[in-house]
Amino acid sequence: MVHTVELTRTFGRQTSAVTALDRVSIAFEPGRFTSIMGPSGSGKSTLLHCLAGLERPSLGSVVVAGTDLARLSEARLTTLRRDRLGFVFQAFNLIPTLTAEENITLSERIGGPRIDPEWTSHLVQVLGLGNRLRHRPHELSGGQQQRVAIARALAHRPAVVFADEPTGNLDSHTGSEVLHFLRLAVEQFGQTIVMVTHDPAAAARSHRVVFLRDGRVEGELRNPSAGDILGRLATNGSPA
Ligand SMILES: Nc1ncnc2c1ncn2[C@@H]1O[C@H](COP(=O)(O)OP(=O)(O)OP(=O)(O)O)[C@@H](O)[C@H]1O
Repeated sequence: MVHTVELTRTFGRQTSAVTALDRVSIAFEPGRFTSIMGPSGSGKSTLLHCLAGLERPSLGSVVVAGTDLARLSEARLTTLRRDRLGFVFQAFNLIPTLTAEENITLSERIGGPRIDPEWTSHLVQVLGLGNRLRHRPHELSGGQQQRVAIARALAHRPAVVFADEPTGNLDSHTGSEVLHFLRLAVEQFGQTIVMVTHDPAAAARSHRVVFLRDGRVEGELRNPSAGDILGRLATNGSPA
């Protein structure tokens, strides 16, 4: 579904060059929830941005749903992001002038494929947003806004959802609820999710945790507890 081959991303030139990702080859399994962790500056955001076609590799490749992103023009990349990918951000990133319902169907509104109304009704019901659909983002709590963002990310049945610190702006109870829904999307709808997080409790909700250090994959844990993750971070470097 999503994999990289010798993915390398450098910033700057010559003496001031920084290698944010250093020959990373990794596959993200379909229908699985994977977290990416690692110290500050280890390359997590750069990896997520390369996987999502927001950043171009310097060397190597990123393949999403059978397409090598490096071969796509900017216009085709934008279309692929709209039609095949879903995003959940720390800052929710809802459009403030649109209602929750309009935000959920955003990809269709900006020219993407038709969204199945039965599917969105189901999502709205599962996410408990039924009586919030006519509200604008500023009329919603943080948790409600993130649930709208999750519905928006799932509405067009993307090949993969990328989540960037999705609980970073939420208290632990609300954050836990949001993680519950992400996990549910994987368990019930077979969604593939890749999430960057600093939070061991959040990463423990995923099937697999991949650890980065200095732009390289340093190891991984399968179905770890938060304690396993903390232990790993304590041995190999503090969480950022
Ligand atoms: N646009 C850029 N220009 C120059 N250097 C950059 C740029 N983006 C990232 N870097 C550098 O690449 C390295 C990896 O950064 P990245 O943001 O991917 O790390 P991260 O693990 O996400 O860090 P954090 O947890 O602090 O968000 C860092 O050394 C960073 O300074």
